[in-house]
Amino acid sequence: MILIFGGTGFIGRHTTLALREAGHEVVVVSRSPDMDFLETHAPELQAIQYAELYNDPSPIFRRAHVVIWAAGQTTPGSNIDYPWQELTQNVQPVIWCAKQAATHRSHMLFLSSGGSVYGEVSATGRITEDEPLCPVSPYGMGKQMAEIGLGFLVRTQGLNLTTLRPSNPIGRWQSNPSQGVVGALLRAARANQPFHIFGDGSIVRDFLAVEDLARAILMAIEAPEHSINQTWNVGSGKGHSIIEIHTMASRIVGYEIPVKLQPARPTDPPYIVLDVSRISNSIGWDTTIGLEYSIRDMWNSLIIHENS
Ligand SMILES: O=c1ccn([C@@H]2O[C@H](COP(=O)(O)OP(=O)(O)O[C@H]3O[C@H](CO)[C@H](O)[C@H](O)[C@H]3O)[C@@H](O)[C@H]2O)c(=O)[nH]1
Repeated sequence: MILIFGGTGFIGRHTTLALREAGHEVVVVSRSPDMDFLETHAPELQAIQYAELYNDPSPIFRRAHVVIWAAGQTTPGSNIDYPWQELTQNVQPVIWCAKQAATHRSHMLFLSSGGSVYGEVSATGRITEDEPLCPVSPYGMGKQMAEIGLGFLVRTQGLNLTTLRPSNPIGRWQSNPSQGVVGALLRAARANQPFHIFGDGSIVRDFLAVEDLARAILMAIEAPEHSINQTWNVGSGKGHSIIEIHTMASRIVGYEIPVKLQPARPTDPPYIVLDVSRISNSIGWDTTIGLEYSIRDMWNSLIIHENS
C-alpha cells in the first residue's frame, strides 16, 4: 500500500490519480481530506485525517511499503516575519513521518522544492543537485531543514529515502491564490482584473506540467533500486521569464491581460532553471507535456469550472 500525505492537494491529487491508474493501492492522509474530490475521482480510496493518524500511526504505517510526502502548509510568500513557524508547520510533521517510515522499513519519497532550496544562484545555466542550498524564503529554509532532518534519519535509522526537488509545477487544480503564477495570471484574466507582477517581470522559472511530476514520482517509487538514497531535480530544464509567461497566456486567452507592477519580493529568487540529467539518466524520466499545452489546459478547465 502507498500512503500519500497531502494526497488531495495540488500535486497530491495528480499523484494519487497516477498511482491508482498504475494499479497501486493508495491511502490518502491530509489535515482535511477533500472528500468531494475523492468522491468524484477516486471514491474507493481510504482517506485518513492527519490528527487521527498522528495518535496511532503504527497500524497504517505497518501496511505501507511506500510513503509519499506531498503535504505542505505554506508557500514562498508565507511566514516572512515568523520564519520559526516553518518548523512546526512543515519540518516537524515530515520528520515525524520519516521516523515512522524508518521504523516500518518503508520507502519514503519526499517532495522538496527545486524552485526554492537553491535560492540565489551565481550561475545562469541549469542548476544541478550539487549546487549549495541557499534559500531566500522561510518556505525554502523549511524545505532545506526537512532535507537535513531526513538525511539524519537516513544515517542513523536506515531510512530508505528518495528526495525530489521539483521546479514550478503547473496544471489543473492549482487553485491556492498564493501559489502559482500561471494560475494567478489566468484567474486575473477571467475576472477582468490586472495581473500583479512582483518586480519587473524578469524573474525566470522552470515550469513543469504537474502530470509529468506525478509520473516522476510514480517512476521513482517503482524503481527503488535506482531511487533510494538519491536526490533528484525534476523540471523542464527550460527557463521562462514572467513577462514571457504573460505574453504566452495573453495569446491563449485571446487578449493582452492588463498588468500592474508591484514591488519586488525579497523571497523570490531571480533565476531558477534545473538540470534534470540525473533523474533522466537514472530512471529514464523526461517531460512529455509542453508549457503552452499546460497553460491552455488550465485556461480551459477554469472556463469549464466556472460555467458548470
Ligand atoms: O501573482 C503573482 C504570482 C507570482 N509572481 C511571480 O512569479 C514567480 C513564480 O511564482 P510562483 O508562485 O509560481 O512560484 P515560486 O517560484 O514562488 O514557487 C515556489 O513555491 C512552490 C510552492 O508554492 C514550489 O515549491 C516551487 O518549487 C517554488 O519555485 C515569482 O517570482 C513571483 O514573484 C508574480 O509576479 N505575480
